[in-house]
Amino acid sequence: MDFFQLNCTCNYYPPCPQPELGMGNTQHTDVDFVTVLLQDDIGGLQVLHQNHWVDVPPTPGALVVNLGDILKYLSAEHRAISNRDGSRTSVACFFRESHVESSKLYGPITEFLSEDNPPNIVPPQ
Ligand SMILES: O=C(O)CCC(=O)C(=O)O
Ligand SMILES: [Fe+2]
Repeated sequence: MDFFQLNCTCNYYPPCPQPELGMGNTQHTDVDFVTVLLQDDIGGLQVLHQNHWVDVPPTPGALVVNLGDILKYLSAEHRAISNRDGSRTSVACFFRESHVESSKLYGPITEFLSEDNPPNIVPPQ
């Protein structure tokens, strides 16, 4: 049986005086089903379109949805380059296939719970 897993990665790109010589996040497709990407207001994400790198303009509050390799032929080659003027942060959430069920159960932090402050959700047992 296959499972879906959500992994989140935080990317930090320090300012770089010569971005063309820096690595950033090199050309790739995401090895997942779909990626949801939150960017800050500094540009750097680029998509390969007809053999040219096209800037994805950062839009405050917008999420970039990127199709991954599980949807063969639809996944987009992309990269992220550093910026000369300032640092950039992005958060990528990857929805991917997994053959093993996660043993991690998420729930409220028990130290913060009490009779007066019960959990709003009950984690699965
Ligand atoms: O930082 C970005 O805008 C892109 C990050 C990315 O492509 C990735 O983490 O797979
Ligand atoms: Fe990516």
